Amino acid sequence: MSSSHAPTTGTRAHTAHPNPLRDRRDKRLPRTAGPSSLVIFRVTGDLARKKLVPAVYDLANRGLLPPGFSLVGFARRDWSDEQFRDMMAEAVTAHARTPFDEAVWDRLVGGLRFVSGSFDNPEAFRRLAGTVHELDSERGTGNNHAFYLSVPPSAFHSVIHGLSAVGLAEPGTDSWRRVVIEKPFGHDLASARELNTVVNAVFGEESVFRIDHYLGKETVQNILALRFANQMFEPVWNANHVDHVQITMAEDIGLDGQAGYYDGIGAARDVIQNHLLQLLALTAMEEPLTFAPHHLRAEKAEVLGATQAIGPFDRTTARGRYTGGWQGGRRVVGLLDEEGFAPDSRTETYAAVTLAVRNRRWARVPFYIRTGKRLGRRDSGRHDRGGARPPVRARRAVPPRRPRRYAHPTRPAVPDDRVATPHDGADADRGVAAVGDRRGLRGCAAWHRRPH
Ligand SMILES: NC(=O)C1=CN([C@@H]2O[C@H](COP(=O)(O)OP(=O)(O)OC[C@H]3O[C@@H](n4cnc5c(N)ncnc54)[C@H](OP(=O)(O)O)[C@@H]3O)[C@@H](O)[C@H]2O)C=CC1
Ligand SMILES: O=C1O[C@H](COP(=O)(O)O)[C@@H](O)[C@H](O)[C@H]1O
Repeated sequence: MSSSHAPTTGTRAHTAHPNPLRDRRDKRLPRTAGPSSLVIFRVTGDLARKKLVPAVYDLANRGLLPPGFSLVGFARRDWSDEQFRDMMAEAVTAHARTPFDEAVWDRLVGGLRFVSGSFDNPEAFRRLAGTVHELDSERGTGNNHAFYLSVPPSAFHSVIHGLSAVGLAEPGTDSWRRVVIEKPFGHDLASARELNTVVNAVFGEESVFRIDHYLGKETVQNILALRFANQMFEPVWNANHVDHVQITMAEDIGLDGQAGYYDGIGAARDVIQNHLLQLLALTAMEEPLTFAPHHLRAEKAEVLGATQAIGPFDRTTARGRYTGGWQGGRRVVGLLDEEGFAPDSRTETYAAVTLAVRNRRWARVPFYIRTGKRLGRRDSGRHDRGGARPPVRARRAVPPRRPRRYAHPTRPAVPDDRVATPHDGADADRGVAAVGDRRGLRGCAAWHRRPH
């Protein structure tokens, strides 16, 4: 073959004929993560057991993790790797979304490690560093490690400091270190800024992932599609046609072992200031220039900047907590009797606020935001109610006789779980829209998305 017919290689070929399969923006093909490990702090907690560990298994089951992937659990109890494996097995059996596969499980088990210690113990972090380096040589994790801080904000500082002190925050030249931080990110603006300073002193901003798992839910992502890829709603998505908006996150579960984190935090800080305000932002914001993160963020910041709490607060807000009783044929205890809860705790498990978005689109439209645990049923949704001004209901924007409308998840995390979520007029009249966690959408949160 003469040189003029030789296949083009290297940079020139790359720029002249870019390979579409290598385009990071193309989400159609599953992309397996590169060699890496994940370290979960407070791995014995509610979040890790119910969501993180099962999500790791689901990713492995879908072939999205590299062969040598390793998972390190860090917590105070004095467990062996085997005890950690048993806890993993229990969590996976109870909460994974994909069927159990012996071969996948065996592969995963080979990379499970447990490190025991408290967050303020330098020796525990030295052992963690030792374990992580061993994984690099035994499992080929390539010096790429992600640290998941499934811990309350009061513990961020100790964990970040512990990682930095043993050199775990420093990547090599061709490797990375990442940190995933759970909410609530502080308890007010000043403490959030302080946390940012603490985190960014150790990890560069591009290595920090502040997670809000509601944003990963298909139904939440579909709000964008519903609003901006759809000519049907835009003309009526404003104060002329919408009387009020209700955003409700109702849970039927109680604290369920979450007391250690929840006491002193409460419903408003647990979910209103993050999940539900994100839903408000997606519902009320203007169309972003593109769906690039910085454009989305700019529009969200704009609308949240125009959002204010409406008083008088004794009439527009509510707080409460559940007491003992019966639920679904089962006797359940009240909050103050939950294990680990201080008997004189003033923490709320129900919170409701009324907000206003001070711009022309939403002038005089109240946004009612509420959440609670141990409520009658589990439901999450947004209900935009058309009404008085002028007397045309938003739902009349579609043909009369209340046809059923369906929002199809754009790309369910698990294809078999493709379901339609009916936006049923009857449901809406009861004040809770059916856009929430129907079977198959539950748990399709950020944790189940493929790693990059
Ligand atoms: N639970 C959920 O559904 C969700 C939780 N989150 C976030 O995840 C984070 C963790 O929440 P969650 O898992 O619910 O918390 P939990 O209250 O369930 O954590 C309990 C675990 O923390 C450890 N622990 C308890 N007290 C202390 C202490 N003083 N110091 C160190 N460790 C302690 C114990 O483990 P051991 O004794 O073994 O060390 C225990 O198993 C929070 O930031 C929360 O906002 C986010 C989304 C959903
Ligand atoms: O962030 C949180 O969310 C869970 C509910 O999440 P979901 O995906 O199951 O709807 C809530 O129970 C927990 O208190 C809170 O921290």
